[in-house]
Amino acid sequence: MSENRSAAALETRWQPSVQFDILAERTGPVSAEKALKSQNPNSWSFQLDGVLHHVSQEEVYARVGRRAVLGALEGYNGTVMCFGQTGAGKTYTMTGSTESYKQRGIIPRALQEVFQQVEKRCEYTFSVHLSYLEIYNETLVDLLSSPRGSSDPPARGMVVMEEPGRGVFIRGLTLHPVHSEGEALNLLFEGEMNRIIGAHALNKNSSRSHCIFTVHIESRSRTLSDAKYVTSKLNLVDLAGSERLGKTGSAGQGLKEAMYINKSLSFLEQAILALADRRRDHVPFRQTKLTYALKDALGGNCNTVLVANIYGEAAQIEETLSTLRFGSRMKRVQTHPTVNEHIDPAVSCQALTPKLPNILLHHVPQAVRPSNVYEPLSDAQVAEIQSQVRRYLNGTSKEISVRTLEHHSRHPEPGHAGVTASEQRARNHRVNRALSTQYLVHLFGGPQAQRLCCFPPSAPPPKAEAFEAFKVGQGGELNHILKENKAVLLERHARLRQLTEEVNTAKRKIDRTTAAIERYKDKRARQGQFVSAKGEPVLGEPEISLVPHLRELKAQYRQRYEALRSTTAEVNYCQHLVDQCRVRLLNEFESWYKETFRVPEEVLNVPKPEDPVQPGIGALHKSIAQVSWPRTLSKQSAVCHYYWIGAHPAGLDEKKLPPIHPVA
Ligand SMILES: Nc1ncnc2c1ncn2[C@@H]1O[C@H](COP(=O)(O)OP(=O)(O)OP(=O)(O)O)[C@@H](O)[C@H]1O
Repeated sequence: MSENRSAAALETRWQPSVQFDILAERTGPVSAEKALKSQNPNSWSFQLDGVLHHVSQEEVYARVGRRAVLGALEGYNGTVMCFGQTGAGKTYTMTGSTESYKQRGIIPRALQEVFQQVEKRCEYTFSVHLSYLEIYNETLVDLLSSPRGSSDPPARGMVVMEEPGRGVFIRGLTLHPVHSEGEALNLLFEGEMNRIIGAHALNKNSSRSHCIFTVHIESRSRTLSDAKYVTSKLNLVDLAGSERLGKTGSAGQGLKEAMYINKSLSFLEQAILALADRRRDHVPFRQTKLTYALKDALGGNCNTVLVANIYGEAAQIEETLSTLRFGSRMKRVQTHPTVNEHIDPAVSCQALTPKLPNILLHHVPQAVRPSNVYEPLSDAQVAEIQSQVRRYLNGTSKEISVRTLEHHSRHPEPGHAGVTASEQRARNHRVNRALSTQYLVHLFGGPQAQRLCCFPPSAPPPKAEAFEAFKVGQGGELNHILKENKAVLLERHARLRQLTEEVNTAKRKIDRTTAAIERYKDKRARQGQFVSAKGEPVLGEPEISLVPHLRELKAQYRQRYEALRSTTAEVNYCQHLVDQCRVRLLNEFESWYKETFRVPEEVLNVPKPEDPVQPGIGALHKSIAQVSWPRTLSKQSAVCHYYWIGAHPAGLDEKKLPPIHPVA
């Protein structure tokens, strides 16, 4: 972590506390914050479970995320939640930086761990689904479903619900099946991209919303053919900035956003206060979508970790204290993690069918069945018996009795919500969005390096050419970083090819050596040579040297394969950074273009004949042109470095490029 930001981790259950002291040196006038008027107004103490200061992202994950992830694989619900003022590093902690693979955050690391564990735990079958929910101004947005980049309103009909045995869930939120880390990362990136694009389409600031990325896990034993299976949800939550209204100085849309955020976070705080107070029997979870959606995470059967992101700067002391106060309240809340175990009714009935006659013999009173002769059962009897068997199996009934034969309809034990019928639609959207990104690259990546001075000063230059100028002027640093990072990506690609080659070579050697050993064994067996007392062929001289060689080859293969896997993940991740950068660079350019040339919207939206707009992309061009990049974000982007992988136009002489004269 950087010097001036810390993440104070608070877990509701797991660790003994440590003391976190703040010593603040006031530089300016003392503010009106009442709580600061304690005995020593420059010193405050908070009980926390740990302080993450000057630590790598890897350590943050190890200390904050790993246990929740491993717990989720065992069937415990888990939640890791980042809370704190804007810019304190919540997104950095949760998703990571766009700069490098090393600085990836908790979510990508959690996905990596989940799939590594799934591969290791071969005695279980796992099914993993992902969902990505955004709560913006009390509206639920499915970041993996509704098409972004369009001005369409967000998908409606999603609602937070609760069912006994299933807990809280979002009806209408799409769950996407994933089978590998790569697939999972692609969905994460897609969701992030939608968050950014959606932010512009709705003219909102993407950091002014709450985001809940959820990994839904179901596991069943391969070895035991019983009907039990476990499910869990791992929520990775990036909350909106917690600073107070007065401080943000917001107006208009910003004020509305701030009011919604304030409302949801203050209800979050109220819910936490109520939970921590044993005398309160009502907790106001349903007051806002956020508290309702997080109900299980806050007071239910969940392993919950709160990361309080703070600035270690005196100037931010008020917000820091308020964040830490929230954290210490949260620490008082007790959750009761339990494994979410279910019985699969289909499997239990299937497994029991052959045993049913015996169960009936043992449990059905004679009065009901006077003889041991089995007559065909009526449909009602079959339904009743099945229902009783289920109850017997899941422990809610100790006896199986068929005295009462009323039909009890019973819903199957809830596990994962299945993937909805809109999965295919969502897939199509994904494809469309991927194509849109490609189009954007075409739109601005062509060889249009003409001079801007050939346009009359009163008319804005064509965008394509302005973009080239932007890349060597204001966006020059990004271009430079691009070149460096492109080189990194190319180098990783080359390494990937080399590793693939090595893995394949190792595999071929293993196959050849195994075949040679088999040939020797067969030969000896046919000749009846070297047969042990038990009749098994004994190894001869050539095999004795080949067997350790084979072992060595297998070790080499495993080692190369591991390297291949992690390089593949790295390449995928870098590719994502590139894609994300494409969109951000365009957004920054749009903002710069608007500010530099101050073009009226009507003019801006009229495509110029010179613009290399391709058939079919007019609509996209327009929606991007209307985007206005929020000022707070452009500040952020000054800190971030992004990648741009489009080809630099050949022959562009950067030094000779004329300056751009803003239109008054
Ligand atoms: N520990 C850190 N080390 C290095 N850079 C950091 C760290 N924390 C945050 N940053 C950088 O600071 C900037 C703001 O961080 P980030 O976007 O994560 O804040 P945030 O709390 O999510 O803000 P918001 O509430 O507006 O979403 C980003 O550019 C991020 O990369």
